[in-house]
Amino acid sequence: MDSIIWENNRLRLLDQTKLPETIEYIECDDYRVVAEAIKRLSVRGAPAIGAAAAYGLVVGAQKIDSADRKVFLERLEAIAGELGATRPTAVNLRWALERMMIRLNTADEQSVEELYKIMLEEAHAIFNEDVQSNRRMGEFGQELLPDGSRVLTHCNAGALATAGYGTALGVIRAAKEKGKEVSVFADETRPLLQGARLTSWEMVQEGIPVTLITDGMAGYLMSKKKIDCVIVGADRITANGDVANKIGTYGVAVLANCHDIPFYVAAPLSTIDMRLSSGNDIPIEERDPKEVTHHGGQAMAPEGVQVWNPAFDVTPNSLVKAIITEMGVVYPPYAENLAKICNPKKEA
Ligand SMILES: CSC[C@H]1O[C@H](OP(=O)(O)O)[C@H](O)[C@@H]1O
Repeated sequence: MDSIIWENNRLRLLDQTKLPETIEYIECDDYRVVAEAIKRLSVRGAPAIGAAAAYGLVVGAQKIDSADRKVFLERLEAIAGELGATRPTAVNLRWALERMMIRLNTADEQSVEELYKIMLEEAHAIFNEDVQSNRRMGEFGQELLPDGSRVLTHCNAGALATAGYGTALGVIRAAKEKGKEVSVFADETRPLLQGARLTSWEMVQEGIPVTLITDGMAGYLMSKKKIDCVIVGADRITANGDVANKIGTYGVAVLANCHDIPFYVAAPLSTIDMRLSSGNDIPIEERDPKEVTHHGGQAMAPEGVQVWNPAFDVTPNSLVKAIITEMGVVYPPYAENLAKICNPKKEA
């Protein structure tokens, strides 16, 4: 099931808020529809929102009524700003939009028609490179999974969170493709239940054994020696290897380390932010309190209760055994080893 479809010069986004019950695509005939889809998590997952925003910029370009290069680029900068402001934590959003605008601003082509073609090519490249990265990441990551591995995941870092194949779930898929028996334990992941609704759905669709647990069960499961490793995705990894990911990830990392269970992070280079030296600097999105107090429109807490609803938390690098990327598995010291893969020329 594709989260993002570009066909007939139009963008369609799978509305993930309706999964698993309903498969419905949003027709994005305006970049504002894309912005709203990112905000409301109709499209979600760091790489997926980056790719969606890149195509959203192309959709925005379709409605710019000017043949003047300068005006065209100025309007696109404004649209990129609106798309980039939709969610603050996943660095892929900034990365994708910056890549699109740099490609345009450095293009020799002058006509708006030629610039539009370049934009679409770049958006396709971002999309296709993400799928290829996830497959390479899967190849490297599956080497960490012996046959019979029982893997705990948190949130959804699958095909739905990317342009395809997935990051953490891509490692699971790659292990299965190698003929390994791998089973998944999926944290439901309150409050929006990406694990229950999306990870479980992806695994059931592909016949990969998956057991759904509530977030509070992870520690007990580990104490029963039912988990061999944890693999999660990421929304932003800083230069020192600190990891921002869905709220609850930090707790899982602490529990894994307490039980001497390897805690792995799978993420493409587009999720690594070398501009930030540590996780303390990562902007953490806070979302609508109703996501915590209500479910399916039904109140689960009294009117007037105080709510804190950060969408992400930060796992310190000391709890991360390795970071699985499309360039290989990266081990500590992360500051040194992430720099080697992110700035290879500088390191040479
Ligand atoms: C492969 S990135 C997936 C990453 O994004 C999710 O956040 P959200 O559902 O709010 O977009 C979560 O942190 C996943 O690990």
